[in-house]
Amino acid sequence: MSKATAGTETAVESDRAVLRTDGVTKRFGGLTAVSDVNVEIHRGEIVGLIGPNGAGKSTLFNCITGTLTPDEGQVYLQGEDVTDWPEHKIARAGLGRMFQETRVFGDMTVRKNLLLAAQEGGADVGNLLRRPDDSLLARTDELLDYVDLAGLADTRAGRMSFGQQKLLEFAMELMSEPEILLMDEPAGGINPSMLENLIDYIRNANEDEETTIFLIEHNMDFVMEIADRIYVLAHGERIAEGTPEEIQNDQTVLDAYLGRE
Ligand SMILES: Nc1ncnc2c1ncn2[C@@H]1O[C@H](COP(=O)(O)OP(=O)(O)OP(=O)(O)O)[C@@H](O)[C@H]1O
Repeated sequence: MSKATAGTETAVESDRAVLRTDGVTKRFGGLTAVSDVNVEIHRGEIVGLIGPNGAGKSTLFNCITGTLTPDEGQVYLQGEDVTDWPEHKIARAGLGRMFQETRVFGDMTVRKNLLLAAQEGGADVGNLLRRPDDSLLARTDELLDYVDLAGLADTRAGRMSFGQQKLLEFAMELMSEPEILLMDEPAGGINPSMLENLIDYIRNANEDEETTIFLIEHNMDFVMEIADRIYVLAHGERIAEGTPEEIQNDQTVLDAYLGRE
C-alpha cells in the first residue's frame, strides 16, 4: 500500500509534497542552466524528468540533493527548507540518489555492499560486516529477493553484469529507506530484455517500500510506462507537466525535442 492511501494519515498530510522546488535558478557564468523551476512530488508518486540534452535536468537534481546551491529559489524536503543544507544532511533527512554509473564495491560480496549501505554515521564498519544483527540480515535478504539477486548474495559484486550492479545499487539505496529516491537514468545501459524487470522492481519498491521516486530518463518508452507524471525541461525552463499521455501529445514538448522554438 502506498503512503498516499495509508489510513492513519489525514488527507491533508498525505497530500503534502515530499519534495518541492520553488523558483529554483542556477547559473554557470552567463548560462542559466535552470531557470525559475517549480516541481512538486507527492508521496507515493513516480515522477519523470525529461528534456533534450543540456536542458538542465542534472543541474536541477544537483540543486535538490545539495551538490549545488541554487542562485535563487528554495528546495523543500517534507516541508522543510533544505536549500542551504549540505549534501550529507539532506541525504540523512531522507533523500536518496542513484547515479548513472554504478558505485558498488566490486571486491565485496553483494551482501556486504548492502550491509555497508545500512551504515549510519559513527557505526563500526568492521563490526557491521563481521557481525551484522539478524534484522539487518533479514533486510538484506528481503531486498535481494526484490531485485532477484538472492542467489548472488555471496558473489563479488564486481563479477556481476552492469545491469545486476545497478539493481544492487537500487537495493542499497532502499536499505536506508529514503522518503524519496532520485534516479539518474535508471534505464541507461540496461539490457533491453531487463528493462521490463526494472520497471517491475521500481514499481514494487514504490508500492511495497513506499518509496517516492523522481527519475531523469532519456528512454521515452521506459519513462512513459513507469511515470505517473512527467516534468519537461528545455533550455533550463519547465515547459510542460502532465501525465505521460498529455506529455506525448504536447506540441511544445515535441517542438523542444525537434529543436523548434
Ligand atoms: N558545472 C558546470 N559548469 C558550467 N556549465 C555547466 C555545468 N554543469 C552543467 N552545465 C551546463 O548547464 C546546462 C545544463 O546541463 P545539465 O547537465 O543540467 O543538462 P541535462 O538536461 O542533464 O543534460 P543531459 O541530458 O545531456 O545530461 C548545459 O548547457 C551544461 O553545459
